[in-house]
Amino acid sequence: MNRSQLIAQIEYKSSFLCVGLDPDLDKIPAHLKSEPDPIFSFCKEIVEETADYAVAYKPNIAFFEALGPKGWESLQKVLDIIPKEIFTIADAKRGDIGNTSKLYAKAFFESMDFDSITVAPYMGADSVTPFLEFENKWVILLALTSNAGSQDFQTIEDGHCKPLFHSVIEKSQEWGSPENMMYVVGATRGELIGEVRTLAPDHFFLVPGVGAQGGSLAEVARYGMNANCSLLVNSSRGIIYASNGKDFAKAARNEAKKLQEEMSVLLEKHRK
Ligand SMILES: O=C(O)c1cc(=O)[nH]c(=O)n1[C@@H]1O[C@H](COP(=O)(O)O)[C@@H](O)[C@H]1O
Repeated sequence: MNRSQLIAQIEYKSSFLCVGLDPDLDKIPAHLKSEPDPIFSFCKEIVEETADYAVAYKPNIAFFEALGPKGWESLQKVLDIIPKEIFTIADAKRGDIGNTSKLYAKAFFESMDFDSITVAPYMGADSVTPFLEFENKWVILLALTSNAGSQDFQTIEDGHCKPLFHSVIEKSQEWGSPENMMYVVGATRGELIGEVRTLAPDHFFLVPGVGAQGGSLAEVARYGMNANCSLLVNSSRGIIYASNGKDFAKAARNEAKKLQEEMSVLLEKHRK
């Protein structure tokens, strides 16, 4: 999917919601556990009930690969039932020496047809650029993450006397453009989101951390939204585990709808 198609979806749905698919066998409703493929059955119902409100789905690969070959099969089946106009993110956090990154890219962009993949910047240009060689596919580079450990490296000053995340954002703009690269910016980072927006005025941000991690959607919009919105705000547990009963998919729908309604108001406010 290209950038203008993604922007058009955001406008059409008045939403910048990404639903995170983090299906944990220990957390899914008991009645699904006797199904032949419980993880797929769970995700299928979640996708069917939330697709009206979502512009992106982000399957977190860990939750699938933890189940071995069967988990990879479930992942492919989930990818197949996501409507084509909805952006897909393989949350795999890959990145390695060039020839290895190239094969990671083939795995997620060719063997599986994801629109994008999360990539770690630590190994530098030759670990990231192989992912950028695929038409209409995206790298989502970890810049300023939502977790407490982000302060161990990302916010300390590097050899250029600025926080490391600044250098990641500045340097990586030599590799990709707003047409094929986004940044991960945690919803829990408050006004630092504004610093990232100054450094990358046109790039999309994938913003995880609302819901279970306590980030504020209004704050994300205040600091991160630009004229095209350029935000994909993810919630995983807050949506998919809204209920662990037979009504789980309807409960997920309600949570997605609530977020979309809030997003619609924020988009409208930003237009004025
Ligand atoms: O790359 C990510 O998606 C990611 C980056 C980050 O900084 N923080 C973060 O929580 N994530 C992912 O976003 C999702 C957040 O899940 P919830 O906290 O349940 O909404 C998980 O799949 C995380 O792996």
